[in-house]
Amino acid sequence: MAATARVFIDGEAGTTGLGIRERLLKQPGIALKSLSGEKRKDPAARREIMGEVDLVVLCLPDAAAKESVALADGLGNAAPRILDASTAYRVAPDWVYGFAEMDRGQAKRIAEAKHVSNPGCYPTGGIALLRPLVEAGLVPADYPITVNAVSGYSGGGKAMIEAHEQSGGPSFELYGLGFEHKHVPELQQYSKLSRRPIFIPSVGHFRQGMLVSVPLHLDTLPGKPKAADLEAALERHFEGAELVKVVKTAPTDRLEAEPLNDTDQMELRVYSNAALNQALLVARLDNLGKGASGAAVQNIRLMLGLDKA
Ligand SMILES: NC(=O)C1=CN([C@@H]2O[C@H](COP(=O)(O)OP(=O)(O)OC[C@H]3O[C@@H](n4cnc5c(N)ncnc54)[C@H](OP(=O)(O)O)[C@@H]3O)[C@@H](O)[C@H]2O)C=CC1
Ligand SMILES: CC(=O)N[C@@H](CCC(=O)OP(=O)(O)O)C(=O)O
Repeated sequence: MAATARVFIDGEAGTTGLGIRERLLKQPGIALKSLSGEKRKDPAARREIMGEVDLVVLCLPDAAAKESVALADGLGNAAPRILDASTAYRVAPDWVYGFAEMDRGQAKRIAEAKHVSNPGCYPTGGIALLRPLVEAGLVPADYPITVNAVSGYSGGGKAMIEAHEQSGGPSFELYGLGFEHKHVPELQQYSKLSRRPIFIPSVGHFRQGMLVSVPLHLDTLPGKPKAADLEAALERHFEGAELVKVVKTAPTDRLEAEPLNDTDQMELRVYSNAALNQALLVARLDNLGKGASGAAVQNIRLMLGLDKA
């Protein structure tokens, strides 16, 4: 890789693109290339700039992201590497899933990949909570999992931000009530669940911040594990991870969605009542941080060799 790596963000004017741009401007070793306002949606101009960079970051709706991948890959030997923030390639077999802490080898796979997909915000929380427990045999792959989540309205991009900031937006609403939210495939696949989880997201009238929670009846799990066993498995899995921490809980806690805003951190918690055999796993993150732009910058640094895999 050249001393200064050249990066083009396709979709730089959007919510995720702007977040990535702001973070990359502070990073030595990266030179950002941009298209001016009237050219930013012009396929010929995008193709030309893609041929001049080492890495293209796609922050576009799915259909436009697919179009950009075709433009970039069409450059043959001059084709840049791609990090895609959309949902288009998250379970595609020839793409690497950009959740570096997902397992021990993932950062290296990201560092070496030609095509990396940045995870969805909700699956980042859900996979972090579930995959270590499934791998440890504490939660069976076919267990009937339910994931509930609440996000700030910036998760819905420019349109939802405008709706909330100009018209007041609803104070709180459930959605995904057809059980087919676009995040379910990646949530299921990378959590290693053989049974499709129920996933019900919601959005509140606050800009950013997210809670993802998974309720569990401990006495229905094999070996009837204690909450401490679940917590220990999460601690083992994320030992040494700078951006993912397991946090101790107290039954009197109240858990807000916003305290990690403007950070790239994610916190995992296990709440429980031993007498009732009930537990709740919760991930807290900034949907625009570890849930989007923060994870993207982590992947960009790995792909460009600026961080050790
Ligand atoms: N918001 C979030 O929390 C997260 C979003 N994502 C994903 O990132 C992607 C972008 O989302 P987000 O930033 O929220 O969306 P936004 O709507 O905020 O931004 C999308 C940007 O893409 C531009 N755009 C649309 N079509 C084209 C095109 N054909 N060519 C060039 N540019 C185009 C838009 O232009 P214009 O400004 O003219 O509308 C806009 O600037 C989506 O795939 C989303 O799923 C991923 C993780 C989290
Ligand atoms: C509140 C809200 O609308 N959130 C978005 C998800 C945002 C996100 O991070 O997902 P992607 O990375 O897949 O865009 C949604 O549910 O579609």
